[in-house]
Amino acid sequence: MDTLIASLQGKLIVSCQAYVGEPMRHPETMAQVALSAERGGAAAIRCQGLADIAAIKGQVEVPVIGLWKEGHEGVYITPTLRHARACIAAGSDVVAIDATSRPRPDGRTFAETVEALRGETLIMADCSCMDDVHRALEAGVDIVSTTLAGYVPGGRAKTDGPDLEFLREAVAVAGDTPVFCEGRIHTTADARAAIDAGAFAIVVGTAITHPQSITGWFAGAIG
Ligand SMILES: CC(=O)N[C@H](C=O)[C@@H](O)[C@H](O)[C@H](O)COP(=O)(O)O
Repeated sequence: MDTLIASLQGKLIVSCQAYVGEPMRHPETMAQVALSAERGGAAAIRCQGLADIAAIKGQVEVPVIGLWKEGHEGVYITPTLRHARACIAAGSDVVAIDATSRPRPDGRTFAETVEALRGETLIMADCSCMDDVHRALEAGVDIVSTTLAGYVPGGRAKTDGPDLEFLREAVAVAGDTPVFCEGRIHTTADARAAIDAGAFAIVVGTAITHPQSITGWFAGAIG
């Protein structure tokens, strides 16, 4: 296993993302958030967009998992080979890519995209279901992640917290390939449960770095 990935075993990765139109959507802001997460103990940062990747890479010492989201439907997480290479050029140590079988804008399959990138970067496969996990393992990715569970129409139901059942199933087939748990880890108990269910590492975004959502949770609890 790559030493960078080995360094993440049992650790917390923090996803620092602000969405289109949000007040915090600025690379400098995201770099400040990422640096705060690093000081709090994040072993790596996951982030979106070329400007954010570059700004964060310039601030933190820990590895950066980069992705480039384009669009909202179909394959939007690093949808093409060009997007992946741009993430590498921006400074990503690992590139996260949608591992579903849905059509991609450049016509390449997931496996063809992974093959083209071999030797250029480490690849994290964002999976939505077990078919994706099998596809990712066959393609020879470096990391499998539960990122897209609950977000693909007609796919797995969206669980309230992390999809631990999916995580367990993925861990059971992944062999030596690390499986990250990502998506809806909202509490420290969720984090512990994901590690106990076999996650190699966990990725937490919203609950740490998205104050708009967190404020909404609190406001909703008393409103
Ligand atoms: C589905 C999708 O597009 N997920 C994105 C992937 O990068 C992000 O919007 C999430 O914030 C990230 O996966 C972390 O998850 P959570 O914010 O639930 O801790």
